[in-house]
Amino acid sequence: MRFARFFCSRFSPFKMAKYNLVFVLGPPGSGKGTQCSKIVENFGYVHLSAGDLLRAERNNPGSQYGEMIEDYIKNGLIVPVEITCKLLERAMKDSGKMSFLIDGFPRNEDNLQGWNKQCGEKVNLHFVLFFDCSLETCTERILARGAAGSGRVDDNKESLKKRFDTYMNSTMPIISHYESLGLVRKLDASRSPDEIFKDVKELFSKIN
Ligand SMILES: Nc1ncnc2c1ncn2[C@@H]1O[C@H](COP(=O)(O)OP(=O)(O)O)[C@@H](O)[C@H]1O
Ligand SMILES: Nc1ccn([C@H]2C[C@H](O)[C@@H](COP(=O)(O)OP(=O)(O)O)O2)c(=O)n1
Ligand SMILES: [Mg+2]
Repeated sequence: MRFARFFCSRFSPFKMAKYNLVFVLGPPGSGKGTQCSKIVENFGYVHLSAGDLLRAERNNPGSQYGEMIEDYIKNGLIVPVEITCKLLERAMKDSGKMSFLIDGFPRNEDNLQGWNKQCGEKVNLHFVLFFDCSLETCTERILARGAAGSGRVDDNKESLKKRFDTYMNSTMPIISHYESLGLVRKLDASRSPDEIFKDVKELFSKIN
């Protein structure tokens, strides 16, 4: 019986299993990556950071998008969704898994529309985890990360100002959109990683 249910949910042409998803948003430096690592350790999700996937694509010598991605990232701008969505979809497929944390996406209206069009039907979005943190605190964290040798072309004052502008003007409206759908779980991300994770844990324990 269990096998039959598994077989039908996986392979039946009539009922395709959907990916389980949590979007993770918050300003640069709010701790998205840090908390995602803890969620992976404790709850077995696959962590897909849109920024990490774009940086890997930029470093791929065979990519036709390398220079373009570098330009967008340095200027704190959001890469067109066709590229990001393709990278996310490929990573989801290649993982062979069904539950994902999608970190740093969707970050603007183009991301949201493109995702809904291309992947909306294939996923079950549990909620949007929103790490709320003042830009002052985020600035301190990002500049410390740059000084400690992150090697990122955008962990500097000039790029960071542009990233914050993009966050305020383009990402906040996406968070408001999900808020109006009752899907946002907002946490105070100015606390220590362990304190934040206590709340994160509670949210993930309630899934399923
Ligand atoms: N709660 C926290 N308190 C202090 N520093 C943090 C916290 N969470 C993350 N950091 C540090 O701040 C920097 C940015 O964290 P990161 O997880 O990469 O954030 P994001 O992915 O949102 O940019 C990293 O150097 C990280 O070690
Ligand atoms: N959906 C996304 C996510 C990131 N990017 C680009 C533009 C962002 O400024 C950079 C870095 O994103 P990343 O999520 O790694 O940065 P933070 O974790 O917020 O510090 O990547 C994008 O174009 N589209
Ligand atoms: Mg990150």
